[in-house]
Amino acid sequence: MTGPADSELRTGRRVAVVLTNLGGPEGPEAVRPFLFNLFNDPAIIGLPGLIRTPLARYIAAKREAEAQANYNIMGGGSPLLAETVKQAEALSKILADVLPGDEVEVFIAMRYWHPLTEDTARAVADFSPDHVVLLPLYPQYSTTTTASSFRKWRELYSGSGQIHSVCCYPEVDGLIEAQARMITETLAKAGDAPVRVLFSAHGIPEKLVKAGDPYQEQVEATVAAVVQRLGLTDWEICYQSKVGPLKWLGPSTPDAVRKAGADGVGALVVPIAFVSEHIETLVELDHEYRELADEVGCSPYLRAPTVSVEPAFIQALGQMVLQSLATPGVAPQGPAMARDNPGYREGRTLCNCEGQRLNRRSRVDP
Ligand SMILES: C=CC1=C(C)c2cc3[nH]c(cc4nc(cc5[nH]c(cc1n2)c(C)c5CCC(=O)O)C(CCC(=O)O)=C4C)c(C)c3C=C
Ligand SMILES: [Fe+2]
Ligand SMILES: [Fe+2]
Repeated sequence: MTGPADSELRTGRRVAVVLTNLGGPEGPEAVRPFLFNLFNDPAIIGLPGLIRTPLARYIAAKREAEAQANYNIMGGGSPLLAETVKQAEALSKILADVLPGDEVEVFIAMRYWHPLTEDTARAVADFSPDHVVLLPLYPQYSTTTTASSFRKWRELYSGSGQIHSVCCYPEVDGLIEAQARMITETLAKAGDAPVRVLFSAHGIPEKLVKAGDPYQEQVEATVAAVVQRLGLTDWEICYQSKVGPLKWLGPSTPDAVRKAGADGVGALVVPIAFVSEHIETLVELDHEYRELADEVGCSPYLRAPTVSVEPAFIQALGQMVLQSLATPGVAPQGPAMARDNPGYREGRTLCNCEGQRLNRRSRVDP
């Protein structure tokens, strides 16, 4: 990766890089409180707290047994933290090389389970940083993920340092290269059989997109870049993991698998909005949809691994940290930091990158 320009090589800075992610329960007893935290987030259920909190308690209790059964397939808990730690370690190594004069530490802040944002905010404050870089492990920006994590950080962090944030990176080269590699390696297993590439993203309710959430547009941008790089001809975007009664983005991944079966082709499912393995890949894609594929005669059924610690992807993360540090940050709890995404509030398809249109190549927030 490209190192910093001489002018950027300021030494002696204390830099905290905060990887934000969703979090997952480490064991069966953590499933219900994890689900409660998730459904009690106003970014997930947009109702006033007086209604949302009891509703979240009810939904968490109702989903508990089914969710525990799914987590049991992975040994009882989520591998998401362990996966994120691996990514943090890989990023640390790269940053030590490219910022040799600075003291850089990579932290993890999970939105719904440990290490929770409040604990990480304290640990980062104890580190007394000059700069904090918020780096979501979500390539595509959504009000339900990145905006929610940023908002929580803003509420809870009261330590030192300028705050920089990377809002999204749907088309960043290292991500596309890593995704393309995962697909190529998996496609090789299909031999001569015709296979449709199904780009499967976690869904969100359609009404959020109508209100300006740029997630769908950014998922499409990632897919377009991968399709172009590989010259794919038979492919489709679909959305998985629907929860609740609202209409979500479609087509659903199960419907796309059924269609592939009906069309007499196999499927290579690519988790396009996840960068590490967890319940939605290891259970939903590898178990539930594989069974469905067997039932509907969609064969072969293959799944590309997530980009995880692929060097191209981790280098892209490192590059975005550098770019982010090279632009002025804002004071903690300053008004400019992802303040509820102005484009979203106004119902326009903008992210909060200085109010610019979304079709820029890489989007790194100041
Ligand atoms: C791109 C990433 C994600 C988006 C967008 C997202 C939106 C979203 N999620 C739910 C509800 C659930 N998500 C659950 C697990 C889960 N979700 C993501 C990522 C995104 N979610 C990840 C990485 C995980 C896995 C965590 C793990 O433990 O490994 C769950 C829990 C599992 C289950 O019970 O099915 C729920 C519930 C909503 C409602 C939503 C948008 C409105
Ligand atoms: Fe989710
Ligand atoms: Fe942005």
